[in-house]
Amino acid sequence: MSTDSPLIIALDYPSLDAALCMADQLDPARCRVKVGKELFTRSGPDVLEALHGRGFEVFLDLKFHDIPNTVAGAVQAAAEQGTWMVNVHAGGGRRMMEAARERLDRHGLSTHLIAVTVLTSMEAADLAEVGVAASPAEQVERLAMLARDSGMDGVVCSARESARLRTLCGDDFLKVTPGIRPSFAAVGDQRRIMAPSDALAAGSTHLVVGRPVTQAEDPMAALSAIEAELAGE
Ligand SMILES: O=c1ccn([C@@H]2O[C@H](COP(=O)(O)O)[C@@H](O)[C@H]2O)c(=O)[nH]1
Repeated sequence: MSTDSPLIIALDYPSLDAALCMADQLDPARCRVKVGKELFTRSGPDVLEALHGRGFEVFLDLKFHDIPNTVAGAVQAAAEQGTWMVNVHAGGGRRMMEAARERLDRHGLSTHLIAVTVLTSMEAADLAEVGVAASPAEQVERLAMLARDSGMDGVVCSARESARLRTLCGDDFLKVTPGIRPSFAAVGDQRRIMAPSDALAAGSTHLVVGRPVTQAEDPMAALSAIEAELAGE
């Protein structure tokens, strides 16, 4: 089932059972779901089958980063399992991203292919430690332009960069933004955060929300509060 909702709920759980327990409370008409490294490493492709069987569109967030041939194969494998969206690290460079793009196109796979720019958990000091002198905003801009020129459908960035990327890359270029923090949620390890309604207004096309929903005392109440905020209620 396809949905108009910009919300993607991150199913960051240590077991298939726990993830499906949350998925069974969610409605594929109200959100998409994201499978990340922890859950996929525990459960493998079974989780994709289970979520697809429940009608969800799935973002497989494995952030591939390797030599071009390896990433192209991994992206193809993810797409052939029916995923709605897959991602690579833009830091893998143009040839890596182009190889992934070419592989999907050659096999007629329409899965959205996006690239991670700068993790939302990183701030300027973290970038400096890994040898990047640019600010997060500058580095995101650089990598987003490279991603666009390499055939990506969009990027993962923080909502703080969405407005600038909308100007540079247009509305159709996907801006998938984790680090979403409603006023009631803890910031945790995230650094470049934004509230849901501000993120949407800034031009984010999709909002990734994990712990503010999944770790809430009442996850469905938390989701409803976010939806109400997005609807301007
Ligand atoms: O830059 C990035 C890229 C991916 N993520 C992922 O999004 C969710 C966010 O979860 P929260 O609990 O809402 O913080 C998580 O699965 C990350 O792996 C990201 O946060 N930042």
